Amino acid sequence: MLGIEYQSKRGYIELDYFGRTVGIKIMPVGVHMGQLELGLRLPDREWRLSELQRQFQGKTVLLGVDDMDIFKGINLKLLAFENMLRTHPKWQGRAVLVQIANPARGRGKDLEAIQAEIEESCQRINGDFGQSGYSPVVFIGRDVSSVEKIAYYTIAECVVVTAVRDGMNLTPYEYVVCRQGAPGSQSVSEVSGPKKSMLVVSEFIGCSPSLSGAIRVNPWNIEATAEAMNEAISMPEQEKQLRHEKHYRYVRSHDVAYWSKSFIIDLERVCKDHFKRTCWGIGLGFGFRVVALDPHFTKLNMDSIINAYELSESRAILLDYDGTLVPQTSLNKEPSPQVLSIINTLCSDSRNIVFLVSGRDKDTLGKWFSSCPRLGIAAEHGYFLRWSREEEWQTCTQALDFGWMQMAKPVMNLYTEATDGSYIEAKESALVWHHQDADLGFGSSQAKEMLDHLESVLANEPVSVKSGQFIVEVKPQGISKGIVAERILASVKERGKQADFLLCIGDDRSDEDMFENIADIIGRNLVAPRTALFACTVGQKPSKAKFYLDDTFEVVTMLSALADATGPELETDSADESVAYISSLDIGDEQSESSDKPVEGS
Ligand SMILES: O=P(O)(O)OC[C@H]1O[C@H](O[C@H]2O[C@H](CO)[C@@H](O)[C@H](O)[C@H]2O)[C@H](O)[C@@H](O)[C@@H]1O
Repeated sequence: MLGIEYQSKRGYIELDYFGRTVGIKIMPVGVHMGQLELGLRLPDREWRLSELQRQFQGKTVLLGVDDMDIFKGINLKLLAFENMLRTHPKWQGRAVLVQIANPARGRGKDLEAIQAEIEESCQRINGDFGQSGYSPVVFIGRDVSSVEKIAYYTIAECVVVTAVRDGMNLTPYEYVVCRQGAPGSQSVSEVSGPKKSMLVVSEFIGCSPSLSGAIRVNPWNIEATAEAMNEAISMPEQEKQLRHEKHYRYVRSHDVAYWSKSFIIDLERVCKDHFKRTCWGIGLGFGFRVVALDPHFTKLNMDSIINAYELSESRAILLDYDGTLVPQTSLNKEPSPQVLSIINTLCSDSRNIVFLVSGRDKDTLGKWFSSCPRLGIAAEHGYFLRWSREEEWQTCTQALDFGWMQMAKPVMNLYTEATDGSYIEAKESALVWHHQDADLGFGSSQAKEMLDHLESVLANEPVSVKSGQFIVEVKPQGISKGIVAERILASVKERGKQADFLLCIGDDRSDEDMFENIADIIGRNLVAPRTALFACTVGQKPSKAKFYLDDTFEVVTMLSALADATGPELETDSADESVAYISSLDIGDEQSESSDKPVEGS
């Protein structure tokens, strides 16, 4: 839906737009039954009805009620009526088209041209087919009172709507109610016998799908509309009656009161969480957005995190890379010497487990962080994992089938060819389409289109298709930063040292998986009961994280403060031992069962 992630609920669509839930549903509005039935009981309507019955005695009336504007297709209706009289001469002298046209509300050349065409058509049809006492077209171009309109609806055998563009258009509904008459009415001029009504409606009007008994037409097709008019008025009486009953049941039960009640129920459901959020205007110019944030979403306080860090005995620090340790806009993507030094200081404390949790490939991360021997790395969103530089890379799941790559690649190729500056990155477990160097607007609209395309092509494959910072990525299901974060914490727990300090920081969509999975981690016993939990996103935006920092500069400043609060470096041997022990626990169960030696704390 417009490239925004959405969920299809039963019968409607729900999407998350900058923290606000937007519900999308087709909700056709109805008529005000009470008001119409009141009109049907007015004495004025009585005499107007008898007058019209006299005027059109022996005639079959087709009725049009439209505003005079360029979209209502009034002239198309006249042309179709003319065609019907010509191709079905039995209606000459018998069928009358009464066209009520509410005076135009606007002005302009187009409108004048349409009015001239309508006038010409009326004159021609009446000239060609009129006889004494019979004008095939009765054109009423003045304001018509509700009572008079009700009277016309009551005598009409069929209502014809040929708008080429319109909103809901309630004319057919009003007609059906008027043909039914007021319940319990003793009106003398009421149409006697079983109630009937017929509808010829344009497929381009909002009420068309709800009127299953109407004859639907494309109003531009004059011949087909003429045939539909003939079919409508020639139909056996019983069929007209059945169609009318069906329509009346629907129109009566789906009136405006029903619509407003269901609208309010839906509105309340969609907005139920809005009251729990605070709205902020963020950004400038075209980048301005109203963003709804959880009121508990606060800036990460430096003193609090340092304090918690100092008080803790076992710390897990999970760091995203792009957009967290290096700015997304930076041309040089490699980590700065400052970042490498901070990471090494954090890793030097045996109370700390520090992990890079990134979507990047293992070779790039391995090379960039080769000077950080004790850093753990989860590459490709956790598909690959290693606990230290000296460890082997391990894959986190059983062998996967990558046959889907043969399906995804050709789709990505299509968009790459059509989008200058874009390219495909083939990782071992995933395919990524990058558009950072493409035109900003075109690149992102192509990305939205491709996301939909890939989702439908890969609907039956075991993959997830996600967008990120200037990327669209297809990766195996069951591989996510959230899952690997849990695995890391479970391994730490297995050595009998549950983390009591957890910092999890990232900026992107994939990092939200991490925040989501750690939200209830205390309840699931993966960390100590009183763990100081710091889930932090980069940038003030809707997030599952409770904290935010503004940019990578603030992230590095915060990590540097933690590094300053870090205790003295461990003896190399003991640190290596600790890392080696944990790594033996990390993946397979057989390995963890054979480990029984507790790890020395600081
Ligand atoms: O999980 P992260 O550490 O945030 O990594 C996510 C993606 O990083 C890389 O893409 C990013 O850098 C590209 C330039 O080097 C840039 O074009 C793109 O917009 C960034 O998202 C990496 O190439 C992807 O595979 C990772 O998924």
